[in-house]
Amino acid sequence: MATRIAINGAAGRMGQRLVALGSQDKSLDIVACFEHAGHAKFGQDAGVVAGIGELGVPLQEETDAQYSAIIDFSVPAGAHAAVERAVNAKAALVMATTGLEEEHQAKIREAANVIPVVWAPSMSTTVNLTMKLCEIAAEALKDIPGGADVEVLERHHRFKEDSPSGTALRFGELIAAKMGITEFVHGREGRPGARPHNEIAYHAIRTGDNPGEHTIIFGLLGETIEMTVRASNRDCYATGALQAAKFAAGKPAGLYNMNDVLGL
Ligand SMILES: NC(=O)c1ccc[n+]([C@@H]2O[C@H](COP(=O)([O-])OP(=O)(O)OC[C@H]3O[C@@H](n4cnc5c(N)ncnc54)[C@H](O)[C@@H]3O)[C@@H](O)[C@H]2O)c1
Ligand SMILES: O=C(O)C1=N[C@H](C(=O)O)CCC1
Repeated sequence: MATRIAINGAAGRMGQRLVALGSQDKSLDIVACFEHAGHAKFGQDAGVVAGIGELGVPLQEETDAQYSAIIDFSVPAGAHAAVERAVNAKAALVMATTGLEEEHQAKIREAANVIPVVWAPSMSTTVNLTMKLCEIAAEALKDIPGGADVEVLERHHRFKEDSPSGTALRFGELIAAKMGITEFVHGREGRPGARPHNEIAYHAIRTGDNPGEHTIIFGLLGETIEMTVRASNRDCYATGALQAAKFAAGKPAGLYNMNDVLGL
């Protein structure tokens, strides 16, 4: 039987790709498409808004439809609403929104006591694989003579509201945990002095319509290793999130990540 899903932020850049790809997947049934009532296309058919023709599901704030998973790609207030919707519906939650404040993050952790939650800053297979590769590099380089300097560069479209990306922050956290790094900086200016090793620096670039690109640099004295992972469109995130919804629907309550979904 098809997994019945709801999409939160359904008229957004990601929401539209979820509607388009989810509607093609025979193992899924999109039964609700939530949007902010102030959105210019609120009330219109979600399929028409996504450019795939009539889906029979309007952009709405409330539904009587039963669903077993809700996928959220929205904004912090929308993510908060998605947590409440998931808990009230006893449905699984796939949380993809980034740039959440600590209070929103605490709500997600609390929800995971009662429903299954997949929470990841990137639903992309190659990004999550690159995180694994960076952990291997960090472990191997943590005690290298002369030290290894870690910098995380990310590029995204001009419309992105949070910075640095949630993915960049996760790369930093994972590497820091392996290397015992405790300091984080965002760009540099003026005369900060020689670079300490106990630091990871983030650099956020915003241009055009870039759907997402991360480069992680491990700079040694005499040699450098860089890992780059790059999306050419948003479908890698949407397919990962749809896979996560299928994975999580009906699972025991708890906090899961994309490694669980992808078996990495
Ligand atoms: N985890 C991942 O793989 C991944 C990938 C891409 C984007 N993202 C994140 O997803 C989020 C959305 O990205 P986007 O590019 O689609 O943004 P977007 O601005 O195009 O879409 C967000 C949508 O949420 C809607 N919204 C606002 N308030 C809402 C509410 N209360 N309830 C329901 N919907 C509401 C907006 O009207 C908009 O349509 C961002 O935080 C982004 O960083 C995560
Ligand atoms: O387009 C965005 O916004 C993206 N946000 C995520 C992040 O902040 O890590 C993932 C990539 C796309």
